[in-house]
Amino acid sequence: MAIIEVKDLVKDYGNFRAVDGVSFEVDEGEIFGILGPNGAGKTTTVECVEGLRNRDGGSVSVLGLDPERDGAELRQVLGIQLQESRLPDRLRVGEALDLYGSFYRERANTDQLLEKLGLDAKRKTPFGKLSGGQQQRLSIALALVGNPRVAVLDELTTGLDPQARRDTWDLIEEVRDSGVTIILVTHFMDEAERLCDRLAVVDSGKIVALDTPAGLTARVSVEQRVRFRPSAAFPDSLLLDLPEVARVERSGPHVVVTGGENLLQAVASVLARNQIVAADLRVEQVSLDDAFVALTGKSLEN
Ligand SMILES: Nc1ncnc2c1ncn2[C@@H]1O[C@H](COP(=O)(O)OP(=O)(O)OP(=O)(O)O)[C@@H](O)[C@H]1O
Repeated sequence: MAIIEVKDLVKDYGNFRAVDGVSFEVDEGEIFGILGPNGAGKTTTVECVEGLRNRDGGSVSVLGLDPERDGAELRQVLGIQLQESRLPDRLRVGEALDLYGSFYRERANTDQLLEKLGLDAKRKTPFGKLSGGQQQRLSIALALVGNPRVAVLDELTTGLDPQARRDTWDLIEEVRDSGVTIILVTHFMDEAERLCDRLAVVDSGKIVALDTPAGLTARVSVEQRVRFRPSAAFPDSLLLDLPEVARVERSGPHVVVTGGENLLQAVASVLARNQIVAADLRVEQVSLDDAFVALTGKSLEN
């Protein structure tokens, strides 16, 4: 059942339209991702959902509440992790949690929360003395301190090292499993692929695709790629003559062959017939990254 409904959302900054007719629904218990390059309108969209910005058009409903009309009620059930949230440098971790907790009728168990986020030894540490990663984890704790039914996490793992990112992903899955519905704003493909049940790909204020990560990947042509290191030289035409092969590229000692269905069998048999051994043979899958480029014409890495 959808507990968040966004319909034809429009937001202008002066005469610049940052969000241009965005519609989506989020089901209860889902991790819903909003993925897109910088400036796509992701943060503006979720700020309208949170009631932090007034929209210029369309409608938004979160648990039956309108963020503009029912802001006070909504804040009781919504947890928000702000992008680059700053706290006063001298505010201690424990004090920050108590302060934010005081805004809510219901509160999470702060000891458990700090332990899960690896901050239990930092309870007395002032915000200004925390590392970037610890500050980031505190911002997640603050989003969860009110036992929210819906949490909006913006750039969840920016600035975290690889291990801390994986720990954070595990934590978010636990939070989802405890019944919290999550909107995750990200420009990290691996994060979206790992965590999100469904994803809206946003570009220039519009949703260009909305699907599961696997569904998005499957939309991109059924292209396959085979990469290997040949034991002997051979001309490209040997492979290009095969109907299954579309392209042959050389990358150092490696040959990368792109083509359609049954590519691997076709390449392997022609190489075998010519007594060429294919070392380090790998079949590369189309990734969410490829799907994103196909959908938006842009790479998220830029
Ligand atoms: N307060 C503002 N006044 C004017 N323009 C703004 C304002 N906030 C955002 N914008 C512009 O609106 C567009 C969308 O910004 P938004 O922050 O929603 O994008 P985003 O997808 O979240 O990007 P990022 O990943 O960089 O945060 C951008 O072009 C941005 O420059």
